[in-house]
Amino acid sequence: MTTAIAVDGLSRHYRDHQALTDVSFEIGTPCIAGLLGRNGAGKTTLLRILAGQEFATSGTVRIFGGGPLENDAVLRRMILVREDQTYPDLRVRHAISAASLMYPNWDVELAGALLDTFELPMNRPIKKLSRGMRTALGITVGLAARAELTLFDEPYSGLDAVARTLFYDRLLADYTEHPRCIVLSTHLIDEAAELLDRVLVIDHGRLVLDAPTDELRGAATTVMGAASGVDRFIAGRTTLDRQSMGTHTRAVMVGRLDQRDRELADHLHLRLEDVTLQQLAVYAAEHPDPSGLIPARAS
Ligand SMILES: Nc1ncnc2c1ncn2[C@@H]1O[C@H](COP(=O)(O)OP(=O)(O)OP(=O)(O)O)[C@@H](O)[C@H]1O
Repeated sequence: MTTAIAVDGLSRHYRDHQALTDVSFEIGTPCIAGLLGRNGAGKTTLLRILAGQEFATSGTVRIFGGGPLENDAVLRRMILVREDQTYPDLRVRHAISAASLMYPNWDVELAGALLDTFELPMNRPIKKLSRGMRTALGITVGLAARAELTLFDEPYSGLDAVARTLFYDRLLADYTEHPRCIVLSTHLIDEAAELLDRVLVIDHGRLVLDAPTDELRGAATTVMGAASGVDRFIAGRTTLDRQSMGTHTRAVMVGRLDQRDRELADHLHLRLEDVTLQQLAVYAAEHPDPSGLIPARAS
């Protein structure tokens, strides 16, 4: 697998704020990676540095082996689509034709199909598009550019559920035909979970979780039932959370379950539920390095 992104010891300090601290990871291609984190966690800062639009205070970034800053050879191979993308005073068709000239792998047919799918009016000034339509234009450009590295910074704002589903479907269909490296920063992790090969969670500027999605499925379980049964079941295990209401207890434990665990749960009349990726991302932020049981920094 070729390395698309290699980040080592990356930090970004603003005058009064440390936005990123010692972030290191590598992403190979092809891959669809999810970049998750709360508001202000540092996702946009990271994506902008990857795209050569911002300086790092320290550390290194390599995109396909080269530094992205003012490096045309690297920048031609990538696109960053931002939620707050500003467009000059253009109509939709102008933005599309400008993008078609800018990106060497531009797919005219895909662009046309996406414009139809999202019902984007070619002649309308971009400033007069609704918020969701502007987002759809960003998605259209981002997908049709078919850049070897595609960075989407929260490409959802203003999109309704139908349009988001269309986005996931089109992204997956195009990725299947043209595998490449796509990084999606998102808050809607469970919605995008099926797409993601890899999950990276940033919290307060630090990478707190980095793992293949498959490894995270079933990595933690919610156990529910009578307090005595739950406590017996989770004894000796790492727990991320435990809450009781009356005699009912709900605990979240780390570690995969085997057949014997399931039989014991049955015997104790406990209900088991896999922790979703969204919940896992929250726990990872609250419990940095929970005994290494939630994998951090997979390569
Ligand atoms: N130019 C800047 N000057 C000072 N602080 C900045 C600057 N840019 C970003 N920050 C701060 O760095 C932190 C990370 O911001 P960033 O936009 O990367 O977060 P984010 O994870 O993308 O957040 P959101 O999900 O809300 O978009 C925030 O506290 C933000 O206020």
